[in-house]
Amino acid sequence: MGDENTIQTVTLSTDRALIVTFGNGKSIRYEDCWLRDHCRCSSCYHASTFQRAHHILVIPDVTISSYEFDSSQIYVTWSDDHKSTYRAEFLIQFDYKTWKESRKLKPILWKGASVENKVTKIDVDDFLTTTDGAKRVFQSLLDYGVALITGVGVSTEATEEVCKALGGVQHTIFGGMWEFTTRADHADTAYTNLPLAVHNDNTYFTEAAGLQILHCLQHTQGAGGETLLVDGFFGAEELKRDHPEDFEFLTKFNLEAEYIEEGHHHTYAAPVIKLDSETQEPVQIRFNVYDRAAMAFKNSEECRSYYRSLRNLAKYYEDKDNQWQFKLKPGTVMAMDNFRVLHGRTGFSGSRVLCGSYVSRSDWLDKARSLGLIQ
Ligand SMILES: C[N+](C)(C)CCCC[C@H](N)C(=O)O
Ligand SMILES: O=C(O)CCC(=O)C(=O)O
Ligand SMILES: [Fe+2]
Repeated sequence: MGDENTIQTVTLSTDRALIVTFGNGKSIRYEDCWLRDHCRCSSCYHASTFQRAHHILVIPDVTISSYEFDSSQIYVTWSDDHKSTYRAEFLIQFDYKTWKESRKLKPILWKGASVENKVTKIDVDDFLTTTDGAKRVFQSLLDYGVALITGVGVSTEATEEVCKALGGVQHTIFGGMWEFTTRADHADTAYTNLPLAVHNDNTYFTEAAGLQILHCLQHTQGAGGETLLVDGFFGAEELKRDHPEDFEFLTKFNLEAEYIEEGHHHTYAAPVIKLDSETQEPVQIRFNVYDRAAMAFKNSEECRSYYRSLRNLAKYYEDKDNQWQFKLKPGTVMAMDNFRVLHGRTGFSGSRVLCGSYVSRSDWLDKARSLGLIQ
């Protein structure tokens, strides 16, 4: 195999495209409109801001007058006399299959407590001060949707440092950094000692939180309050295999969720399982049995499908074999992907105080991308 970053041959097709063969034997076609739009000369592209310089209506619909190439670049002269240079390393990235594949996230599905030995568990100093530590945390979030950071100071301030490093504190009606216990600071059962079956948060927001970060600051004079986690994508895959019609329903039906308290009323309707429109892979799970709004249905079939499919999916999520159950201890901060992993807790007695925050998905993926873990 030759070097993919060298150009072997270039031909101009009769229908306005350059066909480029690279050193590795791959032939890729570039339309002239694409080439002109991707001209990286200083008048077409602001290299310092990484932005295009021209409005799409200003980019002329011109043809290639002539071209030359050497092993590393192609030089094009356009019919309006503009000149463009394209580097082999730049062009090769736009082989459609490779490009598409590079944009895909590749979650590693898991089931039950076995994931405990796989998720990153790392000391807070390693996470905050080393690139390798940061990479390990974000890789774990990408792979399994969970990461644990240990040795954190048992305070909201120390937790905030971790939340910032995970992408930044996202403000919602619950606050930025929140602390919660059994005091009813919000009209929500999280603020009680009741058990909470596994769920995703913020099903009622147009943009659900990307990460949820939890730190148990205290649990004294009582029992219970164990954390439950389950891989939402795994459950969706199981449903697809065993009940394809239910899977299909939950990927199409817009389930309405709501959050109501004095001065607030959020609702949002969307599928429980959101699929990537091209790959048909799950990209977001929106499962919360408690925050479902009362709804009207088109007909009896839709109504019955709703109950049947939600119950079938819930069976996977409630199956103890699929859940990872553990006790969060003061000093350990848990971060989880709220688009994927469902969380819950067992009921408890005693005095239990947690703090944490949300982080928007855009912000944590930004960190992961800046570390070179995703494209
Ligand atoms: C996390 N924090 C304690 C702030 C609030 C929890 C909100 C819980 C809500 N039922 C939901 O599932 O979205
Ligand atoms: O109390 C817990 O461990 C989690 C509660 C919960 O679901 C939440 O805060 O979103
Ligand atoms: Fe929650």
